[in-house]
Amino acid sequence: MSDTLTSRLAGFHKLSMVARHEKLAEMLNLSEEDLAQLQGISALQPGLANQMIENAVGTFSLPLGLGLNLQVNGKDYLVPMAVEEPSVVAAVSFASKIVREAGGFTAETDEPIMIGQVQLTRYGDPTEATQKILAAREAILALANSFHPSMVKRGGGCKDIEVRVLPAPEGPRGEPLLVVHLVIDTQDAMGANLINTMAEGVAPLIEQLTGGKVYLRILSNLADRRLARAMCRIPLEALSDFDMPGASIAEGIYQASRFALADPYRAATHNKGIMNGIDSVAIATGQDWRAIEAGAHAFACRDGQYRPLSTWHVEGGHLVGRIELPMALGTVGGPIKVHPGVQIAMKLVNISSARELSMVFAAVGLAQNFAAVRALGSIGIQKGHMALHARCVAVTAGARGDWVEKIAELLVTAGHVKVEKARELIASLSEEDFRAATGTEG
Ligand SMILES: CC(C)(COP(=O)([O-])OP(=O)([O-])OC[C@H]1O[C@@H](n2cnc3c(N)ncnc32)[C@H](O)[C@@H]1OP(=O)([O-])[O-])[C@@H](O)C(=O)NCCC(=O)NCCSC(=O)C[C@@](C)(O)CC(=O)[O-]
Ligand SMILES: NC(=O)C1=CN([C@@H]2O[C@H](COP(=O)(O)OP(=O)(O)OC[C@H]3O[C@@H](n4cnc5c(N)ncnc54)[C@H](O)[C@@H]3O)[C@@H](O)[C@H]2O)C=CC1
Repeated sequence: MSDTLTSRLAGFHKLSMVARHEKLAEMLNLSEEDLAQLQGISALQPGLANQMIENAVGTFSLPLGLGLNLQVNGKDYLVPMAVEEPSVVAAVSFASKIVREAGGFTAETDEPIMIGQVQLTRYGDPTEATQKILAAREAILALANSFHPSMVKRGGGCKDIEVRVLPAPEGPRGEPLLVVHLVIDTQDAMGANLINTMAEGVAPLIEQLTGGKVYLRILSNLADRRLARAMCRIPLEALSDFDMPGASIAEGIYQASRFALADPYRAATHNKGIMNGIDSVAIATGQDWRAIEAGAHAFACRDGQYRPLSTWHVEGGHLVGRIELPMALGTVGGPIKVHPGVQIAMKLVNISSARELSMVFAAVGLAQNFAAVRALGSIGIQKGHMALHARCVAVTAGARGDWVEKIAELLVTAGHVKVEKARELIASLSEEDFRAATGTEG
């Protein structure tokens, strides 16, 4: 996708999947192979799966949807989202449509700095041990970087060391914890493997310098030097809906923000909504979403209470939303150049660096959150969500083909999106209709 193409594809969701493919092929100049990948024809093959993980017995698919309308720092993005939950893709597209009309998201991100931890024990006096380690800073940096010379050539690598002395936790042994942090620039890689190699590589030198014993040598998933931030400002009048003025909708969103700030029970759900969007694009683009989740939730607790990752308030006639969270992403490494589905997802999102991808992720998280709190603070989540969930309910009840949409519509009209109701509707069809609905021979 060229940088000037639009992600504003009005009515895309009303097209058939074939028509969506045609639209994408035309817009993005997709090859036959790309289209085959989207259609699942050349999806991850068992042979490759067997090379990716252990004890492979097959592959597992998820729907891939496209989040639309997203504009970040003036550039449009199509957002590939692998997710099983209805309404997530619609919600991101919906929110992004409102935000783009208000000028789009602005976003920024830190340098790709990660931390490798080396745990030192039996070091004697903590101050003396700290001094010995810091005095050997250059030797430790040189040793760490010797394990990844290509990272140094790219401008990355181990940049600094820090020593932390932490109070001993409860227990029989009283020694304070001494942890050496390697501060590593991982460039376009998420970085776990290269950080772990460096951490393991410098451990013998740290033992030699201090006479101590090293135990753990591993990256930290609390990637708080690698934060991504996104922001949006929406004029209040652009929010009016459900026969409510924009100021009332904004008030509901502000109340949602206050609730999440004050109460961890609410903050957990607020952040789950944010991760609906972020995890979906993380899975599609081959990221380690467990690492992203771990980092996000640890960051949410940074002042000792679990807090929301985004906040909303009204300022000068606008609703202002902000999100900030750790974003350890890669455009190389892990499964990124291996999984064929990731290749097509990367083509769709069209970013040129891990940092650019981080800003898209942050904006997707904020968009997802906006759609949820807008509904929650006004008419409630069920109307929009259950209308889209109705198709799953219809399938669960046995409907197939064209009848899925028809049964779903009847469920929404009845205001009763339940499997029993769907079964009742199917049972009320004629036998011929039922065979058509279920694809059975009768
Ligand atoms: C569902 C909507 C978007 C409908 O909202 P609507 O008012 O029917 O949407 P619209 O008809 O005004 O359409 C506006 C745009 O939204 C998109 N859109 C609209 N409909 C579709 C669709 N069917 N498929 C794909 N895209 C759709 C599409 O881009 C469309 O533009 P257009 O193409 O028409 O120019 C709205 O009700 C909504 O955002 N609801 C919130 C849904 C939500 O947040 N779901 C997340 C799952 S719930 C959860 O797990 C998290 C939670 C809630 O617990 C988090 C928390 O508590 O904070
Ligand atoms: N706690 C955690 O989060 C852990 C995660 N992992 C896994 O580690 C994997 C990620 O490790 P990585 O080190 O990122 O992958 P990786 O081991 O594939 O290394 C990335 C490689 O890409 C090369 N490279 C090429 N171009 C680059 C560029 N522009 N910028 C940076 N590197 C470039 C680097 O030299 C490096 O060899 C993920 O699969 C993750 O699941 C592994 C252990 C623990």
